[in-house]
Amino acid sequence: MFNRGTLLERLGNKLKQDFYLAMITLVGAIIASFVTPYAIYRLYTGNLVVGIADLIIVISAISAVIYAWRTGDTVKPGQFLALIFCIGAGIVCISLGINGLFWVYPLLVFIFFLVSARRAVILSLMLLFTLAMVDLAWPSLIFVNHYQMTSFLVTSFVCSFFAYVFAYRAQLQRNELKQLASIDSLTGAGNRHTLNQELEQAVLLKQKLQSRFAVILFDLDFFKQINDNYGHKVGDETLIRLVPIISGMIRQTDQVFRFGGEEFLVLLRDMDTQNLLPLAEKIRSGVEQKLRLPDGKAVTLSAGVAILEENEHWEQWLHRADMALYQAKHNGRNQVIAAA
Ligand SMILES: Nc1nc2c(ncn2[C@@H]2O[C@H](COP(=O)(O)OP(=O)(O)OP(=O)(O)O)[C@@H](O)[C@H]2O)c(=O)[nH]1
Repeated sequence: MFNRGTLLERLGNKLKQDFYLAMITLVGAIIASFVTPYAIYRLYTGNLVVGIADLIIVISAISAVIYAWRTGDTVKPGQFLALIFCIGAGIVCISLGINGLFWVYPLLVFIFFLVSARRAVILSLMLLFTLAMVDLAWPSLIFVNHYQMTSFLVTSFVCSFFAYVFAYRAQLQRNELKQLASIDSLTGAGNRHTLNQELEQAVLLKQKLQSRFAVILFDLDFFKQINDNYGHKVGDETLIRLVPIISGMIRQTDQVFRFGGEEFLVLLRDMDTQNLLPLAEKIRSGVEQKLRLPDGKAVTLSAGVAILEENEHWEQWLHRADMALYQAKHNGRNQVIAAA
């Protein structure tokens, strides 16, 4: 049966997670609710130019919202909306004069949430410049006098400036939050949440594009003894130093994740069976040579490797790598075993 509660919950979660989708939806809803009555009124009173411009703005806003929800792409609809709004606002101001100018203020704020701050600045300046030029060419078409035009331009710049500062800072904070939510705070490797997403994505890419993926799941040997003998701080430092050593031995397109505790996973793209075991072996011996305890003793690891099979679920893929890792530990540690 159709579950309305779950659907609404899923839509709400999507809006919470995707800032630009939320903004496009909000702007679409505001435009549809507030501009539609004006469009009807203008058409009813015979002001066809403004009525049609309003109608185009409403239809564009609704289409952009639908497109963004259907495709997940928020960049193109954002740019399209910002452009349509600027052109629409220009037409409305030229047709209505002072009465149209009030719409420019909310617009100058909206566009900073639809496109990047740099694009929004360019669009805002283009709109204000066009309005000023039109008024200089046809005096009193938009503004009553030059004093009014200057006041409008100055207040619009102030409005744009604050919208820019706010949007820019919000973007920085969103990036920081995204970073914090996706990495392990101790080692800087990807965290478990990001790992699950990347593994799901890998399975999708395998099904769609036949991409080849592999994992190396490894665990440091006798890590409890390192903590017990050298202290927890040395244990932490060992984990921190491990990640750049691994990253230095893989390609930029490959990723390292902390699976939990002293267990890590390397996700490899375009990897085939012949190259997987030699790479895992290189990582194992590289760590043994480079990762040393304060007294010079080597730290070793055991690893299980697995290539993603056709039609395999990511949990099954991980499970095979885990079984291979278990086997490597069981066989005496400091070795690599390939999954069945
Ligand atoms: N310093 C430090 N220790 C951790 C961290 N996370 C997990 N550990 C410790 O890692 C140790 C893992 O111990 P075990 O699971 O027995 O594994 P092990 O000693 O490496 O033995 P094998 O895996 O069988 O070789 C535990 O003592 C955990 O407390 C961490 O972030 N920092």
